Formats: sequence, structure tokens, C-alpha cells
Amino acid sequence: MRKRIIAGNWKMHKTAEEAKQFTEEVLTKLPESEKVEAIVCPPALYLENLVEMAKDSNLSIAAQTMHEAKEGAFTGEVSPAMLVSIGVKHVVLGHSERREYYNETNESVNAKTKAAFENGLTPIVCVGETLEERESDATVKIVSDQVTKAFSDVSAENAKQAVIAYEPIWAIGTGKTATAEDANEVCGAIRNTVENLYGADVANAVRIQYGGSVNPKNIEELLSMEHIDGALVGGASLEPASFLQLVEAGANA
Ligand SMILES: O=C(CO)COP(=O)(O)O
Repeated sequence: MRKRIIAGNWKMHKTAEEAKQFTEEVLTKLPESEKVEAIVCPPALYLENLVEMAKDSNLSIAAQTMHEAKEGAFTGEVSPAMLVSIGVKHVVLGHSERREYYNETNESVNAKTKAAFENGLTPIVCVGETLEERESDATVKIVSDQVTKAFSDVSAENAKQAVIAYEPIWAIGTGKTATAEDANEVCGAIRNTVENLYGADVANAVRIQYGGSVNPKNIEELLSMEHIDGALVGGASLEPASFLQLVEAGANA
């Protein structure tokens, strides 16, 4: 049984004080369960503080993005080694907002995925189709292609540790969730792609999250699906109570 993984992607939300209050509250109420991994992805500015607050707890703190280079003249960027140096263990890569607004491509997501593994970071690799692509029945092709390219030259040993987040772009922040069946179908196609690339052993180990308007009301149904191992959550992860409900659902799924 794959361990469930619930990650809250705050995107560009919260002041330092709000981030601290959220984390304090979540740490006092987080369920102690071996069945679920709980992750918060704050803005980079708060990573170090939150890692410190969450040490010795079962809450992990992840970065929302990173540059693939070790170091260099990349104003505004953060490197994998920098994340590792403050105790970060996971990084979200290739989020559709990064692809749309910051020119990330399948090629750069591949470079970042490889850099994450080289530095001992677990990548949460995001894939997903636009509404237009869904309406033209291209979803499985687009998503399989994104996965195949992201994992190009990644070893099976590393791929086994990866997390893949399926986030249909039309469902992000819109209140429109894919039906649990549709989400499961695409997550199943992603697992198939991983199987074609690496074999059944890796495909059975890889954890696949669904993301896109996940909330405490729809999480249980999503997690009841065969290929959905967790959720990557934006809006509904911003309040401690709602984030905790999502983690509880993961613990009880
Ligand atoms: O993009 C997302 C998480 O990375 C999803 O955002 P929402 O949960 O706000 O739709």
C-alpha cells in the first residue's frame, strides 16, 4: 500500500506571521498516522523558519520551485543545494503556473527533476492538460508526454521515489474538480506511462496525487480511487482547519 501524501501549496500567500501561526496550529493538531505524509509548501522566504518549527514532527516543508543549476548568475533563484542546506526534502516542479508564467518547459522540468535527485530532494512533478486539450481528447497523450519527458535520463531507482501530481489546468482555482473517475483514469494512465518506462515495480511504488479544487468535501472520494495516492491542494490548504481535514482524510483513507 502506497503511503498517502497530502501537500498544501500556498503559492504566493501569507505574511511571515500568518505562516508561523498556521504552522503552530497545524503542528499541535496533526494526526499521528503512518498512513499519511503531510507537506506544506510555503513561499521560499519562509522555508527555513518552517523547517525549524516542524523538525521532530511528521509535517514536512517543501519548496514550490527551484533552479536546476548548482549556483550562478540567476537573479532571484534558489538552487537545490540551498534547499538541502536548510533541511528541505521535497520540491514541487513544473507546476502549471510555472509553465505558464515563467516559461518552464518539459525540458527544464526534466533538468530540475534530475537536479532534485542528484541533490537528494524528492520531486513532486506536476503535469496536466488545458481545457482545450481535454476537449480535443488529448489529455492522456499530453500528460504521458509530460511524464516521459520529465523522467528522461532518470534512473529507475530514483523514479521509484518520485511523486507525480496530476493537475488539470482547468480545475485549478476554478472550483471545477475533475470527477473522481476522470481523475483516476488519468492517474492510471500516468501509472501506465511509468510502467512502460520503468516496469511494474516502479509504477506500483510511484505516488500520484490529484490536484485542482480539492477540498474537505471531495477528498474522500478522490482518495478512494485506485490510482490516486494523495492531493496537491491550493486554496483549501490555506486554513489550518481545512488542511487538517485533508490530512485526516488521508490518514483514514
Ligand atoms: O494548483 C493547485 C495546487 O498546486 C491547485 O490549486 P486549487 O486547490 O486552489 O485549485
